[in-house]
Amino acid sequence: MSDLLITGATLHVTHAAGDAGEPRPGETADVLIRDGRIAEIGRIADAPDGVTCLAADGLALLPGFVDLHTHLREPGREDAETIASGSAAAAAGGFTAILAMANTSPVTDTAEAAELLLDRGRAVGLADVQPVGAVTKGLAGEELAELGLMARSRARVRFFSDDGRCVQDARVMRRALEYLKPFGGVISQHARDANLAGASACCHEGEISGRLGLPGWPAVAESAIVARDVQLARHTGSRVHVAHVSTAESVEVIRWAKNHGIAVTAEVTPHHLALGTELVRGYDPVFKVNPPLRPREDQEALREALADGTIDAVATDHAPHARHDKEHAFEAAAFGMLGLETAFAVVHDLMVRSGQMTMSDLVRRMSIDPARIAGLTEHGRSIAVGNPANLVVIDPERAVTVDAAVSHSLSRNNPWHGMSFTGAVHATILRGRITALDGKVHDQ
Ligand SMILES: NC(=O)N[C@@H](CC(=O)O)C(=O)O
Ligand SMILES: [Zn+2]
Ligand SMILES: [Zn+2]
Repeated sequence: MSDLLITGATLHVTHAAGDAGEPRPGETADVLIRDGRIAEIGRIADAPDGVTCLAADGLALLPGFVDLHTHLREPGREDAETIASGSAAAAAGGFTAILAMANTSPVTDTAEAAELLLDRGRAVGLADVQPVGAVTKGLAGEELAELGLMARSRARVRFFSDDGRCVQDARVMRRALEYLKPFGGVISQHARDANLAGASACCHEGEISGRLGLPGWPAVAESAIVARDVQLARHTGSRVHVAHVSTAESVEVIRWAKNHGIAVTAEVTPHHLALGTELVRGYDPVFKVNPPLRPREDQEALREALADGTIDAVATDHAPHARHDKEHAFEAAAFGMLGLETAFAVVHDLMVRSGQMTMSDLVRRMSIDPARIAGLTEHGRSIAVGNPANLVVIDPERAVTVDAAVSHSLSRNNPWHGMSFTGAVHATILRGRITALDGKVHDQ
């Protein structure tokens, strides 16, 4: 752990639960970090001996981002992404913690698998890699995975998901929710009714899918599962999280559930906020993703729900795929797109610069609330003396044009190629150590 002095930054902090005495949002100050924690905030004239200095005049200092939904492909598909390459992409994107989904090979469905992932993430050291535990063995949807053993393991798994697959069987979902309740666990559901949207369903069911002759994925295949799951959350008194919400109908169900005091939380991806179903007209598989890109009315409902807090968090669903899996005819290509390195720029431009959200809202949706949902107590904390120095420095005025060729990911399925955004990550700080500076990653 190193000592670091950040000078002249504008602090954007909202009140994270349990933190007192933090500066008001928008205050400019210097921040001294010692032994991985914030030691002093104020006017600090000179850097003490041996302390690295990071000039941040005109820049914003925020708690580091937390991604509830990252696919690292290790173990099993290290040609598409490794823990090291995915952690580097996370650091470059301003993330200090990522939740690594369980759909690897083998699946993260045992305590050993979760601990292995945790240890490898620590050895890389570019972001805290928190393993997500599978809900069912092998993601097969039948037998429960080692939920209790994973929860009690060194990995302290609290966030469980069969993502890539939906837990179809309501009885299995109910039992998993009951089992996790004493641990304060939560299930992140990939909401897709397999009878309404099967494996071949590859774009939003509507006018465009009809014209292109592609098998459609109707909105109701998502909202029907969300409706079922909020009822199961109510019945069990346990917690459900809705992964990658993509439709206005799902938003309505979540809003209703929250109004009824049901323990449901939800995330939305930058691509579902910003990209519409019309992009699939060119049959470019880079725009093929689960759930599919939706029409404008859905995008608008998602933005509104993120702004008003019905949707708690932005999550990337960073889903790297090797060229030989992605570059096929649309129907045959793999589902998924990259997201870690572009998430902040997209959300900042689309939601903050447009005036729909404040920077403090962005901090809540990209750091404080995802950390709270995942139970990560060292992340998403306000910028206050004594707190862990997991931070990100943002240049809100810098314009960036995305180039798919430039990435720390091993994959290139980047749907944002050629698009321009205002807002960039300047530096990422994990326990006082700079992990990324202007897109360059700093190994330990
Ligand atoms: N989002 C995707 O299209 N793909 C994800 C799985 C998932 O999130 O459903 C993947 O693992 O590739
Ligand atoms: Zn999914
Ligand atoms: Zn996913």
